Amino acid sequence: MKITVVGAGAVGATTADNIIRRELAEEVVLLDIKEGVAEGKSLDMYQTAALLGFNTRPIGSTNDYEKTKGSDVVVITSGLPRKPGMTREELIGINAGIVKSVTENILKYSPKAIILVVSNPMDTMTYLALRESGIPKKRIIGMGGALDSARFKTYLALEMNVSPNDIHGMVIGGHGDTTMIPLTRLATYNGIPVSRFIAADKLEKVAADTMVGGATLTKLIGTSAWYAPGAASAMIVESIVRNQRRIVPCSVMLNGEYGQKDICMGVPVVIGKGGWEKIINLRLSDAEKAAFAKSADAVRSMNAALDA
Ligand SMILES: NC(=O)c1ccc[n+]([C@@H]2O[C@H](COP(=O)([O-])OP(=O)(O)OC[C@H]3O[C@@H](n4cnc5c(N)ncnc54)[C@H](O)[C@@H]3O)[C@@H](O)[C@H]2O)c1
Ligand SMILES: O=C(O)C[C@H](O)C(=O)O
Repeated sequence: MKITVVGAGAVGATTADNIIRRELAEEVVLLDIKEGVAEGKSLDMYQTAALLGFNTRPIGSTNDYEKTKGSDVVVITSGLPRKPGMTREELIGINAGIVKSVTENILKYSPKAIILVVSNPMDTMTYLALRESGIPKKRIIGMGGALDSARFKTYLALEMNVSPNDIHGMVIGGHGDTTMIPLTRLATYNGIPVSRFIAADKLEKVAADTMVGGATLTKLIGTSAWYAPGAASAMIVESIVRNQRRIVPCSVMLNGEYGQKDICMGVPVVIGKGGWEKIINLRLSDAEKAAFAKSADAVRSMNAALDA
């Protein structure tokens, strides 16, 4: 098994680090355009092997795609992160060009790879990667809902003063400050609806905090987050390479599911060795359906900006 992570910045390096520590592949290639950075970070990571006991070999590359040849899974994190006060959508101009060229280069050397898109605005970048590559849709997955759901569970756990590991919940829709949909109605504390433990106004605040989870961190840090994004990306990679068939909300191409077509958006999917294997069709309430349709309108207008 060989995995490539494109972009050796905050998210790419953290993703690679999580993948390596979990020994998800024999080789992990980290590639960046900045001279020496991927090589340096890979060597730094490899020097933790003698301390942590893993056997995966990280390999750095300054824009040499030959080194990525034969990758089974590729994670694309290359691109600008937002600064405080910006939306993810404002990154489209520069990141679209980066994601397009990276996807082309990757597929030249790894035509069978499953691609996980992380760069923002993620739903549109996933759509772009799929449209430009023309590879089977099940091999292109956008990472957003896994992270948003982790934030949702964390805020629920903090509100309830319980372990996040006992909370189950999902965020679907677009990966945007106003487009994501935390499914409060379906969230549980080990199977018990969280509404039994949290008052309605508090639950609404948890949902609102989840939606601006990325913006909150960007304001605090000065750039966007990487620990949870890296862990979320590695979790999806693990479900692919170990064929765990976990249900994870991911941005995938919809063809009538959830009432939408020709759009990549976050819905629960089964993730296994073929990529996303099937979409789980949740029975949404009327309000949730309306929120999903509104979210789709926003994502669709962002996709239209690709051709503007
Ligand atoms: N989907 C999500 O949930 C999620 C979460 C966090 C961050 N992100 C996004 O991920 C992206 C990366 O964030 P970051 O914090 O790691 O940024 P960063 O600036 O730390 O790293 C980005 C890296 O990409 C590299 N890069 C730029 N163009 C490249 C190219 N053509 N080929 C190879 N490498 C190239 C840069 O040199 C840099 O090292 C941003 O777009 C950010 O918004 C998405
Ligand atoms: O918030 C961002 O811009 C980065 C990422 O999408 C996140 O949710 O952390």
